[in-house]
Amino acid sequence: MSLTRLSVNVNAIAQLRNRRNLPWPSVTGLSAIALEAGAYGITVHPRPDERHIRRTDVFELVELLRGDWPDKEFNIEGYPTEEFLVLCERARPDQVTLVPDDPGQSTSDHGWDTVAHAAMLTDVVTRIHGFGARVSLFVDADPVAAEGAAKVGAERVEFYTGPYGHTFDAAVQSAELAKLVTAAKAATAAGLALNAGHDLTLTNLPPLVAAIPEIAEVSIGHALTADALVYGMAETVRRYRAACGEA
Ligand SMILES: CC(=O)[C@@H](O)[C@H](O)COP(=O)(O)O
Ligand SMILES: NCC(=O)COP(=O)(O)O
Repeated sequence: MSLTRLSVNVNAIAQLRNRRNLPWPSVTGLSAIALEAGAYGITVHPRPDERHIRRTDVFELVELLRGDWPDKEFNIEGYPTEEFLVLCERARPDQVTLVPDDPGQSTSDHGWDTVAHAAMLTDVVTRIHGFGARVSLFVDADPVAAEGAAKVGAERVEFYTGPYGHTFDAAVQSAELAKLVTAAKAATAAGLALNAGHDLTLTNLPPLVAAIPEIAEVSIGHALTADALVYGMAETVRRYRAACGEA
């Protein structure tokens, strides 16, 4: 049985809901189905413009998780503005994943320069630890960035798997996987636990987990939501858990 746990990112469900001033599809309703099907946790990325996850979603998910699923994890991702940190302080997630996104970015597409931002990240990590959450830093497949994450006090890195996940060129995908393996070794040597995410799918997830079995958590949203439109959320979560190698 694999160590790798699945955290379902529900951004895309919120984005579909926001098309109309109506409460469906329900972020908490589909999160509950995912948790019932064995997802280890729920991930959200409340962006400043609330294009998908709203602050209200965050607190409704806190109520669901802490009320009905106390053994499951809540992971909140975002750029550490004061507003974001206050939100996390109030929501008290199990994990905060810091992502170096500008407000206007269409999606996350790079990791932290943990050397250049060491002073700021050290302060933010300390503040997040102050309210009891674990910190994961979103980084590229770069040993230096991973080692820098350990130096600022993070417990984990989340490797940005976009370059691996969104290519359709087998040679490029193989080269990107090799970069992830190298960076994972450096991160593990630095004492970090490993997360991974972005553009992971039922197809590219098994080779990633096979190459880096020590990955503790994958957070998956876009492709998982697309698959849920075909197979339903419960069956989709079961398929992604199997792709993670979970029994
Ligand atoms: C950090 C990351 O890669 C994703 O978790 C992020 O949540 C994607 O954001 P969007 O769902 O807004 O594209
Ligand atoms: N951190 C990655 C995540 O939460 C979801 O990314 P994606 O599967 O929507 O690309």
